[in-house]
Amino acid sequence: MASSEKLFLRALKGETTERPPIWLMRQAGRYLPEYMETRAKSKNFLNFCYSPDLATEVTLQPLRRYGFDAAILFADILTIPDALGQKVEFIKGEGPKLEPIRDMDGLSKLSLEGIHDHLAPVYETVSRLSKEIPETTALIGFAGAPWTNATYMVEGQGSKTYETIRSIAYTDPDFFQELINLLVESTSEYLLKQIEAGAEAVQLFDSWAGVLPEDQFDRWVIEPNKEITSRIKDAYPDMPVIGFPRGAGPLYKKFVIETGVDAVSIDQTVPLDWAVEELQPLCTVQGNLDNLCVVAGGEQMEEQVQKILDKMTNGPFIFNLGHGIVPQTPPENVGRVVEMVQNFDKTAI
Ligand SMILES: Cc1c2[nH]c(c1CCC(=O)O)Cc1[nH]c(c(CCC(=O)O)c1C)Cc1[nH]c(c(CCC(=O)O)c1C)Cc1[nH]c(c(C)c1CCC(=O)O)C2
Repeated sequence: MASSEKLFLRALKGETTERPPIWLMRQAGRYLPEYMETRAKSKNFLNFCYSPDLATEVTLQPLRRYGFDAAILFADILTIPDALGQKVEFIKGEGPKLEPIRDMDGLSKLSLEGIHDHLAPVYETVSRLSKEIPETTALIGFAGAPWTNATYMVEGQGSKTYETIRSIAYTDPDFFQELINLLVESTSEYLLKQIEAGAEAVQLFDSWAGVLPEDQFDRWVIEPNKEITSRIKDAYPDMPVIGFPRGAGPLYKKFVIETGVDAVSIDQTVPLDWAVEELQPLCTVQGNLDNLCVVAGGEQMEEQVQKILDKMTNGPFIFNLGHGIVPQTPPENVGRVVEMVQNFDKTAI
């Protein structure tokens, strides 16, 4: 079957499909016992990401269990700071810890040289997956968008308020622009290599886009996403790019218009009627079931899934969550969501 016939890719190209394709952010992960078993084989999370055998296996696990319409490469957004030479660690129960970079001196220690040697195991995983996934399943490559990666690089860890990075973006914009430029360069190259290895679409995760006022959003979210999208399109004009400026609110629309992405992933706070009117005429929409509703399950969850299906399927749409699956999610609830979406018949409404 030609890859252009895969349901997920048809939806990304702007087709209103007979039912929406479905995949879920963080579909591989700690809510699955088989993931925990494979994960136990490597102490260090980044080494786990750099082991093509293990990364391929955990990418395939949710496909075997649920038959998702797309697979997402198993890796992490922080492979980029790691490849650039920043010290990155994942501490159990605490999340990522990095040696913060807050000035030109810190930035001078990072380098693009050798990033592809460092990231070669990720490209190897993509290449194996492109041979191993089912014929009807599409393969998604991904990277963190520059602003979101910069939040970890500057703060040194996850944050609730992002006060350090937001201050530095005002007090030392020259340094901050240099850091973003380095991330635009490395992220574009990283995604181009994933595409060369067999990725059929790419998603840029800008998980912390929602903390910025409009002018800063333009400069640190829209501009970098736009530049990366255009570099991908220069090399591969038909390659679909999915943007995810999580929490962008009304700025989602400007993001879509200015970056030129083919699809936008919306978080759970975006009203469906607004997405239908303002976003779907511009591009494919992906989202936006509340991840915590899948933890709860039952009737409430089914009502939400049905509502999304009823409202969003008159235009190009990909079913997903508003943010990644959390570890406490019962796997059977995910199964129910997939079943409802895959059995949905638009003509039966
Ligand atoms: C911000 C961000 C990160 N990583 C990612 C983002 C953007 C999306 C989002 O906002 O959730 C993206 C990501 N991380 C992971 C994937 C793999 C593919 C998939 O979605 O299945 C993807 C696409 C695996 C992972 N990345 C991580 C895990 C858990 C690590 C483990 O197994 O111990 C997985 C499966 C670790 C990680 N990685 C990151 C954090 C903050 C953490 C710790 C918190 C946590 O543990 O959930 C950074």
